[in-house]
Amino acid sequence: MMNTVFKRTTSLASRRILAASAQTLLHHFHSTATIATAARDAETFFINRFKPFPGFPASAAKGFHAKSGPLYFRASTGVQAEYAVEDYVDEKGSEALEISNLGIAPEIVSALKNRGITKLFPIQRAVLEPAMQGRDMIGRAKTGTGKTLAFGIPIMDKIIRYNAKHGRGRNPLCLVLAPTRELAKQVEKEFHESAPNLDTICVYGGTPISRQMRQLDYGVDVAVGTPGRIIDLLKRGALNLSEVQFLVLDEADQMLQVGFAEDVETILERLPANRQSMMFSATMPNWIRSLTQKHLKNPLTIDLVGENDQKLAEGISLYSIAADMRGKAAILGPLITEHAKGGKCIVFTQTKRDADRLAYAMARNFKCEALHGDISQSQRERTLSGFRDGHFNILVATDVAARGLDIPSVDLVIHYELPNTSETFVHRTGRTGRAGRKGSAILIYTQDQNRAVKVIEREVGCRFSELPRIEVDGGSTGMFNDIGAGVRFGGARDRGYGDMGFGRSGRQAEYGFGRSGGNRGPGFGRSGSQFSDEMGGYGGRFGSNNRSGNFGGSASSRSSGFGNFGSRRTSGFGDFGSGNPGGFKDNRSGQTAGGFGGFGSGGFGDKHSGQSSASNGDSRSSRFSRFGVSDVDNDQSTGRTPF
Ligand SMILES: Nc1ncnc2c1ncn2[C@@H]1O[C@H](COP(=O)(O)OP(=O)(O)OP(=O)(O)O)[C@@H](O)[C@H]1O
Repeated sequence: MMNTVFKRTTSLASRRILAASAQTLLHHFHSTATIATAARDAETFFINRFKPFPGFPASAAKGFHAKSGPLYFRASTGVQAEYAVEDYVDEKGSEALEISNLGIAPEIVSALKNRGITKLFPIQRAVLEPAMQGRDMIGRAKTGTGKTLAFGIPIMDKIIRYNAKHGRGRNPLCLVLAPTRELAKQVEKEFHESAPNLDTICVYGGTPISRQMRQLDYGVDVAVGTPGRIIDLLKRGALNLSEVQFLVLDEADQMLQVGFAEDVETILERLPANRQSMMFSATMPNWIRSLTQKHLKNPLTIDLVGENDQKLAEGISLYSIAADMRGKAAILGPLITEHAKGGKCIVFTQTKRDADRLAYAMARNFKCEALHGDISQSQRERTLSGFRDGHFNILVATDVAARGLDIPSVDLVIHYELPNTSETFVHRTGRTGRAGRKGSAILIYTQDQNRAVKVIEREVGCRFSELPRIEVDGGSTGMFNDIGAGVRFGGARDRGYGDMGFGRSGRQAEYGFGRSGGNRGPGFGRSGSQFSDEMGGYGGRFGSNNRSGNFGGSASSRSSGFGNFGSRRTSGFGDFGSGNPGGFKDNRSGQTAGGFGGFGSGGFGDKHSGQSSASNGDSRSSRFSRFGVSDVDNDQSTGRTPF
């Protein structure tokens, strides 16, 4: 595998030394092929920066290459790579990054300029040339550093040139796959706004397929979508992928995870073998490397993150705070008031229920909405645009919002529950501090999650500043007194629902939530189906205890009792502490649903069976448990979503 890794140097002096040596080597190699071997060891390569890539007009290429030159990168066999935007700009001056100097199609240059984008970000600059050369690649750069345009600009440029030469066709030339509807929409918007003359379409579930079919019929250049709807359209013969020249897997590590991978492969089988494929993410766990071999030809790896360095975007301040299970909800208010300072805040929960409950409760004191996969698509869209536009400033979301979403001015991210994996931590946290902005993230953890916090620190290369504990006992700390900390569920605190509050991350067994079937009587146990999808793999090391083993069990036992209470905001928390043991109804289904037994019982759900399967059992899951359910958007299936 061709493997190019860029390294940030630690000081100006060392950068210069490295630049000089890189230049010498590049000089040595520049008359050879596009990529030249630069070391004895098999996997050390340099990009030859002096060879114009096909498709660029000679004059543009000249301008481009005259100004590019070595980029103060050092290639190496395997290591760290990152540089800050400022380093790059300082070293090179801004000229080499001026989009108008790079020979990019004028309509893209002017559209970007209208959006205030005149200079490339480092990942964009690093990707541009090899992408224009037609290289397959794996790109890793930190969250919010512009990966979308990194693959977008060369693809749009090439399509514009292709259309100019061959005329417009009907079938898409580019396919971008994304894991969530929101992200797919965002990517398509980025394409559309950067090349308004190209025909783009975004296909995803929860919206009428007929409209998408009609639009496809008119002809599109770029199709962006989630796997489920794409497969649906393929099956209906409405989408023809035989002319695709460019494939992108955005959030590639998620797209290649268990569950998603099957759908992705189904789609890839329909693409021409002769295509350019690119995979991007802020996280690329090791398991992905072998997997990419299957889908990429001689790929170039452009890694601006590196293994040993901090994997979060610069500008994000990290905090942690210890809390009791039952006090967690109560400290949210003070944390938000103190750290979001009236700006936007995203609170991440593990389950849709928690998202609903917290949003419901917080709405008493804050402008707040929930976002998760059980909310109708139209409401999801309204919620997100309301948040973007500042109609409310607190979004309580499951991990459906963890990846990719680019919402300006999110000042604070709160991990109300520990994420499943360090990768998820990186993505959630990356909703703030985007495009060079500052932001804060706070991780709330319970005593028994101490170790997990350390694991995150180690794996993400970060360090939390511990915030002083906020005492909630006695109901003095705020708006959640009546839930969480202050709640007494029928007085049954020593067992059953008592200590629950909102907390659901820890130790269900201790709290007496039945998890293995409907045999605990009303109001308890219902493991398996309903939550296997939404929880999908909450078996990770970051979950507290006893999570990594066999979850699930009887998939269908829905005992009566606490149903999906609160899962839509109509449910009302008032009832929550009433001691009424029976039958909080699921307002959506009209059934008395599962109860707390499902909490945390997700396991590694199998999307086909709809059950929590016994174990992950897939090497791709690496050391972490992962979301085991793929069809975030598989409209052909049950419409279940993991988040
Ligand atoms: N060259 C640029 N100059 C200014 N702003 C830019 C530039 N490139 C991208 N941006 C903006 O930066 C923001 C982040 O970009 P983008 O969403 O592509 O990041 P990302 O790396 O894909 O993040 P994530 O890993 O979270 O998906 C967007 O608002 C985008 O419009």
